[in-house]
Amino acid sequence: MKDFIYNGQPARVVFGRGALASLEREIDLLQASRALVLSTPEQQDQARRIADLLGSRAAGIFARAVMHVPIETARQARDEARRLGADCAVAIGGGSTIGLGKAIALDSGLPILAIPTTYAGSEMTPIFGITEAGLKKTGKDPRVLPRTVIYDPDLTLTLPQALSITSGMNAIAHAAEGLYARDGNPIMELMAEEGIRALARALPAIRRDAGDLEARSDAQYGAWLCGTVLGNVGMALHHKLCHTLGGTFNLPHAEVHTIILPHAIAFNAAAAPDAMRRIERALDAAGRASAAAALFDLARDNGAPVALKDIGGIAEADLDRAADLVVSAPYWNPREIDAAQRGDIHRLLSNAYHGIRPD
Ligand SMILES: NC(=O)C1=CN([C@@H]2O[C@H](COP(=O)(O)OP(=O)(O)OC[C@H]3O[C@@H](n4cnc5c(N)ncnc54)[C@H](O)[C@@H]3O)[C@@H](O)[C@H]2O)C=CC1
Ligand SMILES: O=C(O)/C=C\C(=O)CC(=O)O
Repeated sequence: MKDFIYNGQPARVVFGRGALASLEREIDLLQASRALVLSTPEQQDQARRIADLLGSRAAGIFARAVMHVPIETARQARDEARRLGADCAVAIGGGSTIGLGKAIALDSGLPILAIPTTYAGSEMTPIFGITEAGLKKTGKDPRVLPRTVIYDPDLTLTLPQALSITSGMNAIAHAAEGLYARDGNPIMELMAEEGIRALARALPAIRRDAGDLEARSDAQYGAWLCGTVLGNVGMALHHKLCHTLGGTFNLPHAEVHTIILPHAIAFNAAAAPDAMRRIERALDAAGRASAAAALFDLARDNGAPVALKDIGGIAEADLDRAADLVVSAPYWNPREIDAAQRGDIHRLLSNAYHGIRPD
């Protein structure tokens, strides 16, 4: 057993079908009485339902969250929170809405109660991202970690099937990289392996029937575990590639994670054999397929995109720039990344562009 530091991060989790019914009690436990409810425009009906449940404890609704938290939206939401005298933010939605809550908390220290409806995992992390002048900056601050998280699988039934699969792969990516993190520890490894296992079980069932509540519940459980891993240990090449492609070419977050993951894992396989064994075990692929190939199959067999060329927004010629950006400011990675690796990174991107299954 290697030496490690485990730094538990406080968050109260209420999990299960019908968990939303505990909302009032949870707001009381936060000693809040004027909640600002946040959502995207697409989820404003759900935001209204939350405000109705809160009754006099709802100060207002701000239903303008968008992907990657543009600074202008963050400023409007912060102004609205001040104007209404809000004493907490209730974020119902995916990473975009929870990210907006984090932008408010960063400025004001308001506690966040998160009600996640995708599998991206932001609700379990102290990581925030804000986009200014086309550049997304991320950072860590304990003030933005949601204080309470309500996971109610009923609320994920409306998550479109395609996004359910890619969002699940986004969650798996956090766990896969957590398994070879430089600052990893045995507790996170347990969570990562179990998170991958739960999602690998859930995604084919959701693909068969988007209304399968048992599978929706499994997927949220997996997302919780994988999000916890993201919030506790450092991410590596895969997340660097996705942040570069998402930030520079504005590609859709969950799809990019889905397409890149098998290739990043193949790139790191020889440098992280224990992580590969755990991923293969969690995917029930041991002795049958490599971790990278099994991740590719999980995405492809459940109808997710596996080629960058199929999602648009990036041309093959753009891969040169992406490879330059990745090697010029790499994240720590189990296989060292420097200028000498540029050719291999370009090859990785080219394989992802064409959707070639890694062996
Ligand atoms: N700070 C962190 O720790 C993390 C941040 N993120 C950030 O979150 C963003 C992506 O978040 P995602 O959750 O992938 O997508 P999202 O929050 O952008 O949601 C995508 C779309 O799906 C809709 N949607 C979500 N749940 C739904 C439901 N149950 N029913 C119907 N529609 C629903 C949303 O309203 C939106 O239109 C990116 O900006 C990413 O960088 C993602 C993971 C972790
Ligand atoms: O970019 C952010 O907002 C912060 C982290 C993530 O998006 C994690 C991820 O790539 O899924």
